Amino acid sequence: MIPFERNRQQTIPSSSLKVIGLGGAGANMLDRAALDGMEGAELLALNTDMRTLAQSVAGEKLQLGPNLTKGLGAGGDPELGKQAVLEVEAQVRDAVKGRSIVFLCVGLGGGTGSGAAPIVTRLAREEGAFVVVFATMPFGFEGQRRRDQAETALNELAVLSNALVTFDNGRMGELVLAKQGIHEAFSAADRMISESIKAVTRLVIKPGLVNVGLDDLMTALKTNRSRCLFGSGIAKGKNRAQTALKNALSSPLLDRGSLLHDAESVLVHVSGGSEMTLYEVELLMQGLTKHVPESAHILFGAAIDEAMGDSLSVTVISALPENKLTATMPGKTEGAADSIFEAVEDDDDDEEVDPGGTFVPAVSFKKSEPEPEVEDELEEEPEPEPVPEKKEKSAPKRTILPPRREKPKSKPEPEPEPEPEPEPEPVIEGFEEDEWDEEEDEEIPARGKVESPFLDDEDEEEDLVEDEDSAQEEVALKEDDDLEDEDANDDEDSDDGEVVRLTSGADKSKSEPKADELGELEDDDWATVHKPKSSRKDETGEAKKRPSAGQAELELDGGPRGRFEGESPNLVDGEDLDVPPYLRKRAK
Ligand SMILES: Nc1nc2c(ncn2[C@@H]2O[C@H](COP(=O)(O)OP(=O)(O)OP(=O)(O)O)[C@@H](O)[C@H]2O)c(=O)[nH]1
Repeated sequence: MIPFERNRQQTIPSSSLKVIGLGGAGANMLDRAALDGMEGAELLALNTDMRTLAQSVAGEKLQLGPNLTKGLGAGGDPELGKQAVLEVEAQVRDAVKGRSIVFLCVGLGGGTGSGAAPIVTRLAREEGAFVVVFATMPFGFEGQRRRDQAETALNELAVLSNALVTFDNGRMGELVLAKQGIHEAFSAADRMISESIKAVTRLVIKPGLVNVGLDDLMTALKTNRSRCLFGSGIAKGKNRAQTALKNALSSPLLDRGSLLHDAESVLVHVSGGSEMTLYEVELLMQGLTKHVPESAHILFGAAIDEAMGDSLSVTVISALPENKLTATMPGKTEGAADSIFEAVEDDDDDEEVDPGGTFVPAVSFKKSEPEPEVEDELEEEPEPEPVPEKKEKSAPKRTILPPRREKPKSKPEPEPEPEPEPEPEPVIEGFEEDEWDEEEDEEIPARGKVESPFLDDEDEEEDLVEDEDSAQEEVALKEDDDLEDEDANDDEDSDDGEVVRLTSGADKSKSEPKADELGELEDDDWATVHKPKSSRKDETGEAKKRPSAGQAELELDGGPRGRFEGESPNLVDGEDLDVPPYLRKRAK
């Protein structure tokens, strides 16, 4: 049995906790914590940038440097950030007055956060609060200037704060979201920070069987210029205690437990429903002690939380001086998290609820050293990532298919054309026959070039053009049919079956009569034939006789207007078009 110190300290009422988001990054972290259900704590956003401030979900907002920056940010200048907070020093003091604990979330490297964080920390401390700072360090690509500004602020915070929890954005992006964008990296960082804030809040606020006090927290986190080691895991099932610890140690911030080998003090908090047993806690602690030196000071807390149901969570917090972080021995890490369960048979009933605490330490691993197995652990996480596959799968749905070439059944075929070669249906990989109908609903350009992956060769494209032409021809035929219907009533000659179809114009090679077929028809004759339907009627509304193939044998005997003699003249620009052109020309 491992002897644990029983700490009789009272926990802090939630009303005395204030979480502050400072600057742009701080506001995002705060929003994340609020959206994740940060219970019981007051949320305060501090920023020079009014636009960002207005968007924050925090219940309380305070503009820094209203006269100095006039609602704009500090432009990356920490001195401006510092002066901006001093301008509203009294309000900041008021906001933190009477709070036992203040969590300050800030992204270091910019102007507002780097300049104002040390001042806010000092003011909160002077007002009697215990201040835990959650700070991010900038990405490498943000440049040396930002890195230097962040380092300067970090050094000040290490002295001024009660506890400092540092996250390295660069490391986080590298390990967690190497393939994703900066926004995703930031939001992942915010999620992690939000998780750690919640875990620490759980530690110090929830009343427990064995309480953890602020001084425990400070002991666990405070060393001169140190980085936080943090891991949190939750599990359900038969071996939930071991699984929860395994999840917590899988946190990159703990480097699979290896970073605990040099820890001087470690804070462990276990939380579960009323079913949590002492045996489970003991097993868990036995596992943990394999990773900490015998001389380490273990601070233990446990709480029954009915809201946990049948889940059990464990939070491990420690701190390591920076000089020890770089000297980490990866050899020690291999299988470290797994080894603690050697004696415990894994059970399929175990359900990993939420690995939690996937925090990335500000640890500079030596390049020559193999990466610790953090990535393996991450691979085990049930993050469904194969997004591209999904896209590929759905791609055929977006394919525009050529329209079906069905001719309207009700329309008679205009002219018997030679039977076209039966065209094979396009074969589409991964596309079922019955999907055609669905696809037909998609918008398909009726005219113009059809960009279809299935029209690779010229023949097929020609086919399509032909289809278009035949569609146009059909329209023309319909017009002619209509005209014929009209003509049928008042023109006995209309059924002579010799009407030359000239209105299509779409496929002249097929439907235009050749010159020798038309005999002496000249331009003006074409004009007559092409006249719109409406103009084919004279003023009395009588339909004009339509030219027929017989025009090639037009009888001119009996008068200058031939067979049109005695009919109403068909006048265009003063010329009677029913008079043969050569006669009209002669008359001129
Ligand atoms: N985790 C996290 N880090 C961020 C985010 N946005 C920015 N950062 C980091 O935080 C640093 C400071 O950025 P901001 O907080 O926007 O800057 P600021 O403190 O408001 O300062 P000014 O913009 O100069 O007024 C950046 O250099 C980034 O490394 C974010 O949304 N999440």
